[in-house]
Amino acid sequence: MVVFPNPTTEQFDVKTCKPVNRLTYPAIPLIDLSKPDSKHLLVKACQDFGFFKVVNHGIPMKLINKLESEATEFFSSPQSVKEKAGPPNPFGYGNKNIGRNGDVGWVEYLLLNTKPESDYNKIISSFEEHPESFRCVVDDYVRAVKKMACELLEFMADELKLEQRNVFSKLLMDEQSDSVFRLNYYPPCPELQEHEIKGGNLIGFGEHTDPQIISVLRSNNTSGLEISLRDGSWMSVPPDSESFFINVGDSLQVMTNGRFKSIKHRVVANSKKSRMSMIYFGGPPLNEKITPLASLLERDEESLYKEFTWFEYKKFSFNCPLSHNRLGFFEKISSRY
Ligand SMILES: C=C1C[C@]23C[C@@]1(O)CC[C@H]2[C@@]12CC[C@H](O)[C@@](C)(C(=O)O1)[C@H]2[C@@H]3C(=O)O
Ligand SMILES: O=C(O)CCC(=O)C(=O)O
Ligand SMILES: [Fe+2]
Repeated sequence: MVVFPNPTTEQFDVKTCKPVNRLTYPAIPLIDLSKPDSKHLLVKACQDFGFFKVVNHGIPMKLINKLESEATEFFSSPQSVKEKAGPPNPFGYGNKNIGRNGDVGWVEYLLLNTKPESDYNKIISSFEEHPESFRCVVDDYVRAVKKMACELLEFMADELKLEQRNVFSKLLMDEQSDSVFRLNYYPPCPELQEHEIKGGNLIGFGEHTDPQIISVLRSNNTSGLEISLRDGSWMSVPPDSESFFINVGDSLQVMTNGRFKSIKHRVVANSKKSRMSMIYFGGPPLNEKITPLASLLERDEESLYKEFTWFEYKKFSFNCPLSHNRLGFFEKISSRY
């Protein structure tokens, strides 16, 4: 078991879930979709953080809970059953190994392609006797979070005063949109307790940025998700099973020529409770050119990035380890570290 010392993570009081030292950490931007000022706040959040929490989103808890219970049933099945849906290539069931470049984490997952013609039905049929209910709930859930992601992207376009309010959302709505859906299950790790006392961490999902346009994450009430702040410290995100957390992805950072930030994040394992997360990664069609929107460039402002298609970015990304600064490779003036 690899345990990392982690002196810079914010600590939360286990009873109140409030940060022990409130002064040193910023609050996570909160976007209330029922409030009129949400557009302004969400653009500010994308610029300052690349991360925010959404409440009053209108997605029924019944649907969310149904998917969580189907997923719980899947991850509680015998290993031999789960392995029928693996190994991930890149889609399917995976255990500890993430991607194909040697990354490991304390996590099991199911990665599904959301394209209509994808083989995701085949993956589900491989382990479920009655795959219809799992497939239906995944379809309904993905449809609902995709709609919310598009709404958020249209609010961003409005607030950025872009002529076409669907300039980002049309990429997710495109039939060829290369979006994926992931269920992550982090089992509790009892051996971790002694390391936690000494201030150590076990990595559930190593640090990375998400390559797509936007990620919509929902988890149960177990903590673990951490975001990287500008000073390089890690801040633990208090879980909230009734809300969604949104990440700006690398592609949206490029399309806004660096105004929006694609945030580095990771998940640390928990000694007592399991964590379940479900994430929709909204991506563009493979042949889409990922380039800053001309209307966002001010006079004499140049693109910070070389030209590339989503296919090229994906091909490069998926050959990189998780923590690699992938966008650095496409920057005109490289900031690679
Ligand atoms: C190590 C890797 C896993 C990943 C592909 C990659 O080579 C680098 C990006 C990783 C990531 C992070 C966000 C999503 O979870 C994911 C599905 C994605 O699109 O990029 C994963 C990839 C994966 O697990 O295959
Ligand atoms: O499981 C989580 O909470 C986050 C996982 C994640 O960042 C990812 O799958 O890309
Ligand atoms: Fe991620």
